[in-house]
Amino acid sequence: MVRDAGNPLPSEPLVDPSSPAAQAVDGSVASVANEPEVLVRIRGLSFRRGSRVIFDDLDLDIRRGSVTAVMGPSGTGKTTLLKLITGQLRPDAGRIEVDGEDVHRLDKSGLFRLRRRMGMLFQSGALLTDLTVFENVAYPLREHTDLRPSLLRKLVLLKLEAVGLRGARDLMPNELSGGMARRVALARAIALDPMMILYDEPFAGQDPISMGMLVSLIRQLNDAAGLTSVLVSHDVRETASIADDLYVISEGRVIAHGTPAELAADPSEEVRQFMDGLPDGPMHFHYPAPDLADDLRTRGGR
Ligand SMILES: Nc1ncnc2c1ncn2[C@@H]1O[C@H](COP(=O)(O)OP(=O)(O)OP(=O)(O)O)[C@@H](O)[C@H]1O
Repeated sequence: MVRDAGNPLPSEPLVDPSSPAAQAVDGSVASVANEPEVLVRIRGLSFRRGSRVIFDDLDLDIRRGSVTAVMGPSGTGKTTLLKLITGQLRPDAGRIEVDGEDVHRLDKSGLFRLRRRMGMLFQSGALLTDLTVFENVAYPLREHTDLRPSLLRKLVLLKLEAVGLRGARDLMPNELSGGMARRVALARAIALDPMMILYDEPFAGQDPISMGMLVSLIRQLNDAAGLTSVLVSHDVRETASIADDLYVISEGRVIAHGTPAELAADPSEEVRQFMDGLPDGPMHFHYPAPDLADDLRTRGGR
């Protein structure tokens, strides 16, 4: 029987006490006390896909230790933003600094080292289907460290305990519910004790109970392990319930930024349309297209 995550946090520390994350929690290391408050600083970011402008001179800060949510209409570039932060995409202009490092000026090994410190839970982050839950979580540790087996086992069990699935270690991915699979992916994402974790639509396709569990898990992991979390989601209510800062982006720019309470009180039409999920308003439903009448008159082509 699989133990459920009523209170998914273990009493033992989630992180290696010598890791930066542990030091940040403890606060005992002088350099940690001097760390700037902003972990991710984005300035003047511009990015196009072909002729389509995705970002146009965008500025955005992610505070160290915060859960920061990036929201906005579908196709507005939220996943793209995560890929730019992790160096999977290169901006056309502007600068992205993560923990003081200019992501797009790093050489290959610098980028590799930085990426190891960023856990990612992308929508497509499927588990390896022919490996058990335990081996899925052990995978990054085996790939990136040469820990002795007894320590590796302890770390994997602590990560699984953190997501309430220590008892499910021997199950195969096809024996898990969707919510459990997502929690295993989360345990895998924190396996290397990242400083930051990026979530792309972590609640997509979840039933309300799994969703509630994931929502509180994201907040608890963030606080217990001294993480910084960046959360891209369409689920306004759930996201607002755990976020410290919310950014709403639309048509290449930040249209609103503040705490959930500030945005809940923001009277601007764009913010209200998004926060209240209204179908009509200043934000566009249509992907940019030529005039419909012109398009229908055109012969041939697509
Ligand atoms: N590989 C790609 N090649 C060309 N265009 C792309 C590619 N990936 C995304 N796009 C385009 O970039 C824009 C932003 O996509 P992105 O996936 O970042 O949006 P999003 O805000 O995350 O959307 P959603 O909320 O629906 O997941 C979209 O117009 C999309 O069509």
